[in-house]
Amino acid sequence: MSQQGLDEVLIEGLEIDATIGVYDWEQDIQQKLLIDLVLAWDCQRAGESDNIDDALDYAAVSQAVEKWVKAQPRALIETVAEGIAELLFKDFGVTEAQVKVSKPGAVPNAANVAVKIRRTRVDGPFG
Ligand SMILES: Nc1nc2c(c(=O)[nH]1)N=C([C@H](O)[C@@H](O)CO)CN2
Repeated sequence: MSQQGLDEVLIEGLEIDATIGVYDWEQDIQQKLLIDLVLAWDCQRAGESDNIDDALDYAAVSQAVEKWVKAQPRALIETVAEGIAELLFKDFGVTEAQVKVSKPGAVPNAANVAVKIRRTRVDGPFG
């Protein structure tokens, strides 16, 4: 995914129960979301130093994503995907992210439904 040919950190199948949906009844229940992330990150420094401070800490990212998703009810899984990308750019210094949000229980006859977005951080005038 990385356009600069850098490495990637992956988080796959992060399961989060959330208030999510466009219908009123969906705002009264919790539904399962599955989050898959592909995050551009140069892993070489961490691979050489063996120091977590040089790594993109997938545990910290997972925790932050779960906290953000659970923080408030939302209608669309698109909103969840965009918000996660923003969080990764703002709080973790990620510059490119692929975010897939699945809602596996949403359509009875479908194994899964999902959106997948790819975003690149656009820095402001002061970086
Ligand atoms: N593109 C989307 N389509 C739909 C969404 C969504 O979040 N994105 N959500 C719904 C309902 O909430 C559905 O999951 C209830 O079964 C319908 N379509």
